[in-house]
Amino acid sequence: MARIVLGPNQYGKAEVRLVRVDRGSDRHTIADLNITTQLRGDFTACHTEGDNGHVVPTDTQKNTVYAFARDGVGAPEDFLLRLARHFTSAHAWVTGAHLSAEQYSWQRLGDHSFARAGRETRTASVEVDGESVVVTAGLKDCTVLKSTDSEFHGFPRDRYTTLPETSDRILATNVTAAWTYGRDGLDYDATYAGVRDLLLETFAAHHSLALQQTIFAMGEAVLERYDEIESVNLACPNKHHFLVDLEPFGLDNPGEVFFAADRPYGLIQATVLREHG
Ligand SMILES: O=c1[nH]c(=O)c2[nH]c(=O)[nH]c2[nH]1
Repeated sequence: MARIVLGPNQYGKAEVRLVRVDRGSDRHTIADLNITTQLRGDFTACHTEGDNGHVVPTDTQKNTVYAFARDGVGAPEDFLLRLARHFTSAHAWVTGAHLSAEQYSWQRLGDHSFARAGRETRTASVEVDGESVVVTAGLKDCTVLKSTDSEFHGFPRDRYTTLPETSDRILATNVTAAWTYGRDGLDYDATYAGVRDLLLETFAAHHSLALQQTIFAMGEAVLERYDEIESVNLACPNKHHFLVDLEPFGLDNPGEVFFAADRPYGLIQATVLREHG
């Protein structure tokens, strides 16, 4: 009989909610994050024998997040890199880590008052495996819509196909994007803002023949402008808007009144990357 062994494993504290107020002047700034730590390494004895000699408690991992925030947070990517370096250098058996963050933005109302700004949630992650470090940045929950400039036709039809072809429809989605940096020492805040704006500008300007084509155009635009980015992963639900039949009420509907369905939705995902060699 085959021996039963421990496979890949990781552990840490999920969703450490951190708010840091910078009181350097009367005009405060805030950083609002949700951080998840996952350590990788030699934890076999814990799983198979209950020997916790290698287990840095998840409570300690959470405390480390708060203690490191005392020195400032900065860009989420830089904060995660600091934490990852600490966890993997403090304990010989911790050989890797996957740290991730969501960052919520606040719009200033006054010197020390803010309103939550809801357009998108910024994301960041750092993956360390021995000497290898991969930094990924991104965004999620960014809902966008264009009321025309979107077509969908030319698809195969079989006995189950009822979808009409269209040369003018609403295209709406909730963008989740994650891009991977090919080098370090970057201004992560500035690059984030630039990539986010470029993704949205491309969505707006692109004449879409399919959400797949729009997604590719968005990723391609980012790779063309930012040579420090190696790949862009996009996941976009197709938030269907169906034209309502107003004929029973003696009314026409020239593309004006829609039923916004919430489910099911198409889910379109793609990675756009550079081909090396
Ligand atoms: O942009 C689209 N891509 C699809 O794959 C698809 N499938 C579908 O029913 N509508 C759409 N729209």
